[in-house]
Amino acid sequence: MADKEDPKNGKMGKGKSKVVCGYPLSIFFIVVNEFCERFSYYGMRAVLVLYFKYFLRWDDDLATSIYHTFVALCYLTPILGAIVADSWLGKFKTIIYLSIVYAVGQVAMAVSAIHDITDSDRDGTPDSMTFHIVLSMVGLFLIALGTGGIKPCVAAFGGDQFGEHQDRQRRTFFSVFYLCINGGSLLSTIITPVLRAQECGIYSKQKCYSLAFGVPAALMVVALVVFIIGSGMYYKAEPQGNIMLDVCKCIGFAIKNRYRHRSKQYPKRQHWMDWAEEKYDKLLIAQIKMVLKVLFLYIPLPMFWTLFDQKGSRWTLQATTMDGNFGALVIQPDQMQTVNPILILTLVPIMDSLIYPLIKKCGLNFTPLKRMTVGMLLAAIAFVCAALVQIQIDKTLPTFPSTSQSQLKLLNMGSNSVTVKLPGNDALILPAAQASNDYYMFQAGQIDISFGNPEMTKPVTLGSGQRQTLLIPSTLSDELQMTNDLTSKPQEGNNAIRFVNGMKTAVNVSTAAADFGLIEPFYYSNYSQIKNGKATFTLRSGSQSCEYSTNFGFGSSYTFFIHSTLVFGSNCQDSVTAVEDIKPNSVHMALQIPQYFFITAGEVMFSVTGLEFSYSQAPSNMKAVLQAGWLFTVAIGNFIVLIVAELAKIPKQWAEYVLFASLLVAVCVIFSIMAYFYTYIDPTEIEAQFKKKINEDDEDDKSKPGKAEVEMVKRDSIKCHDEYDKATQTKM
Ligand SMILES: N[C@@H](Cc1ccccc1)C(=O)N[C@@H](Cc1ccccc1)C(=O)O
Repeated sequence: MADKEDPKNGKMGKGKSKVVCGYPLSIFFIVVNEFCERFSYYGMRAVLVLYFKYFLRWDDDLATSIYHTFVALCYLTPILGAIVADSWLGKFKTIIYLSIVYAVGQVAMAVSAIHDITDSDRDGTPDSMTFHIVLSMVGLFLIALGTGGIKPCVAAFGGDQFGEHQDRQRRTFFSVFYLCINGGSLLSTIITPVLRAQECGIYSKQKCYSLAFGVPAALMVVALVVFIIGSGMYYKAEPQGNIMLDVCKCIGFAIKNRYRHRSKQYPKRQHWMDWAEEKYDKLLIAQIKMVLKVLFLYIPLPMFWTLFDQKGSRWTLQATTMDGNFGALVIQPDQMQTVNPILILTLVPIMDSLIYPLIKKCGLNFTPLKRMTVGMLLAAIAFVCAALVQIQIDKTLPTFPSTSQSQLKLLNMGSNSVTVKLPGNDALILPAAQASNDYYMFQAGQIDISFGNPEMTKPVTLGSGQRQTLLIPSTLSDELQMTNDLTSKPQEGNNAIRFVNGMKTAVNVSTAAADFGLIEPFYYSNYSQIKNGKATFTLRSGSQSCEYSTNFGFGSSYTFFIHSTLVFGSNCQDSVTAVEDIKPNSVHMALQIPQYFFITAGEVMFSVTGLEFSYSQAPSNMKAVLQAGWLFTVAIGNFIVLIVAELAKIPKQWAEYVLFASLLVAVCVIFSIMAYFYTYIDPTEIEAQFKKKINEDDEDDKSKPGKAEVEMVKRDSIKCHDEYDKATQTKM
């Protein structure tokens, strides 16, 4: 293995790769592979829930739980991939085989989304949904196995390409690796939703999920091909037997042996793992100590991911209650997530070329563990920002009735004004075709309402916890109609729209996005969800029609009242009154940018550093295992989100954000104490010293057969500890 620059062939690092600007060329294939793989993964994920909902026709609950199960599985399978790589196939072969599994999974997803396959009656809907469900579940399982399995291997394999004296280049590699992840994910999260929106099909045209899954599948094949092209240049570390089994047996033996020798008559050993010395190789024991030390340090880390992963859920929900109009650009709530990869692409180079060198120039030793601690604090600040934004949003939200209350709005459907008296309120004059400005609050139950001249009184029952609109007919002696209105903001930043027909004839109302159906005279339609922007409604009665256009923001609810005076064939713009039931969102989505900035700055300091730290502190035969340990912290973090959200049940969202921020600060304090006592190691140096010693011992054994073994074990043990200690000098 050539480890230093070879002047004859200009090679540096461990592989057979040429060196470009001090970096092995093989790295190029690895980062391109990562770019394509992450494009494939995030692209497929971006449309997955919609596929479940609109193609497989699952309800929201099933769609989201299968989605989260899939994501959790993707972070659990790295353990499998790492064990296979470090114990059996080696990283190179594991990446190749699991990438094939992954690509097959992506192709299965693309095929499962072709509706024509089972659409024998050609009506545009699959006839055998079971076929599509089974194929897509098999596809998702293979993808989870593939993406999770290769994840710890690719990062560690990249790290392997660098020689002992290329620490700086290896650190830069992990930054570039992270940039590629985010470049790929950014592009795909923008592109695949556009592909999905296309219409495609053989017999009938439908939303093109097969294309939205097909392009990620193609990118995964490209990732595999690129990786294979680089094959001749890689340094491929050989797996060293079933290392995980050896590790487990060795730990088991140490515990048993310690227990057997628990009495005071046996001298103490420096480390509990030293109780395995009677049976196991000292090198293996030293390697296990290295891994255990790092894994112990990982214990508090899931809390970071608990906060980090909420930007995809809670923060997106927060964005649905905000205004995404950026002038020429209108941002949908879920698109706000792309701020993260965009910021990564700018912050990683800034940190690496400006901030870190500047900190170094100031004489500060900004070690990896210090960076990770600062990263955690930044994530906590991000959540404080999220809480402040939430407080602003809460101020603009309507007050909905509690379970014992009821709210009532009045809408005069007649062409004359009407005087209405509500209990506890002054008489109100409602002009023709107008609604009261706001809802009146009552205790739920029955109230008497008086209106008209001569005055007539009618009893009205108000449902508990409900918002209702009383439709006052043009002929006051006619029956009163009550509608049930929304008692929460419409979902996903959409606008909830309905029509009330004040005409004597039935009217059909539709837009490109929704059909309100035929609305009977003096009656109302159901709510339909309309996206922000301009919407044009076509009002039709028999062969006659007219159009009504209006602009929508985000998260509003309107009742459109069609006047009795409307004349079809003419402009109906003035014959429809828009009654605002829920105001559009008014807090701008730009206010989320600070929280995205802090969480992303935290991610750069925590995640990029952690990736490199996990590599540099792992013994040579357990690099992938420690990467998998790192990814396992992500999986645990995801579970904590579910547990805390379920247990805490905090009614105020801003308070939940503050709780998460405080928990992270507390965990951060614990982590910094643990980090203070952590001593950085150079695994390569330790391993080299052990190997040298084992060779020397072999020589000794040959010359002095039959010497007192126990004495030697003791002596070796002390010597090895000294060597281990020498190589572990740097503190946090
Ligand atoms: N910043 C994320 C990528 C991302 C892209 C689009 C929306 C949100 C996030 C990133 O770099 N992810 C890395 C590292 C990671 C982070 C969290 C959990 C596991 C791994 C990745 O490898 O995907």
